[in-house]
Amino acid sequence: MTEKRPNFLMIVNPFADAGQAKKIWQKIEVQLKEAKVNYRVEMTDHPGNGVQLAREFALHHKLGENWVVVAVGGDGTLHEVLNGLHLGGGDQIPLGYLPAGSGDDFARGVRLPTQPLAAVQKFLEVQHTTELDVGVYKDRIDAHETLFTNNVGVGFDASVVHAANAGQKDNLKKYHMQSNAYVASLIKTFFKQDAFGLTVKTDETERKFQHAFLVTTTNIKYFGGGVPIVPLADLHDGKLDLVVVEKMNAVRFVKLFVQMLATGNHLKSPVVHHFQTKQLHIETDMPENGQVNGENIQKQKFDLDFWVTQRPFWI
Ligand SMILES: Nc1ncnc2c1ncn2[C@@H]1O[C@H](COP(=O)(O)OP(=O)(O)OP(=O)(O)O)[C@@H](O)[C@H]1O
Repeated sequence: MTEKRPNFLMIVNPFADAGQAKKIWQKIEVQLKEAKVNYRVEMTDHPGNGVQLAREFALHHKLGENWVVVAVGGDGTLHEVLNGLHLGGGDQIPLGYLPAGSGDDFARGVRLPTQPLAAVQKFLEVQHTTELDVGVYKDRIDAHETLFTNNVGVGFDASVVHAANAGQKDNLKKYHMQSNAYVASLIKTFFKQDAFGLTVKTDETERKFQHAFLVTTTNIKYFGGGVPIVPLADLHDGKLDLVVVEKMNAVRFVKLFVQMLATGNHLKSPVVHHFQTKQLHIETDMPENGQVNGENIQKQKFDLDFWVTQRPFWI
């Protein structure tokens, strides 16, 4: 990227963090103006609008025009903007991110401050693009291709996301990890989520699981708003990490969860299977809930191919 500071298109989701993002954006704007940043703003006005706005922009801006598209919101907003750029042929347009959501796993994963104003300070110091890994999955059933910065979950974590997003719709408030509502939802979902059959094919191996429970393919260390599922996940290694957790009793599950939060040693447990691979295929034997970057994927029988690509980021 040139040494001249680029122009920025800010795609802001005012609804992120249960509506707090609107106020956060007003504060961010003060800092951008003080720093004399050239930017233009588009506010999303409905779910999915981030895809449309980014796609539209990419269709009309070719490489070399010195623009960066910045997602302002949570992991869901980042996901929409990433895929909108992709759909508009803008995979080489640098993607920036200002965290203003509730979970902010990507920000944690790339060590951006999750405190929005500190994140703007860091943003203003960026001078060049950085290539980072981005995951891609393609559905063998409908041939649809989706990019992801964070993770794709099938089974338990996806069911937790579905419950949290339903809660957000009802109360305009997403569960936070520390909240009683989150813990209550986790317990309820644990008992509702049955084991399922799963086939996994990586670069090196093929495995069948009769009692899969949580199946997460991740590009970064965190999922679920700061839970370190793969402590050593690396955004530069050209690989994805897959974690398969088998169904276990509730006491053992709580112990495993605590272990995951406290030590990261959960990957050594005999009921946890960790794969690192450039390419991956997963197939479930029955319909399951899915999630990508904390957004619902409709319950379905999954038959997915995964691989990794790289794209420029402005972070
Ligand atoms: N104007 C809008 N009104 C309602 N929903 C919107 C609007 N714009 C975007 N959305 C939706 O808001 C949802 C949540 O956004 P996002 O994930 O960015 O925030 P979050 O859930 O608070 O953060 P995180 O995913 O980091 O926990 C997304 O599904 C997005 O489609």
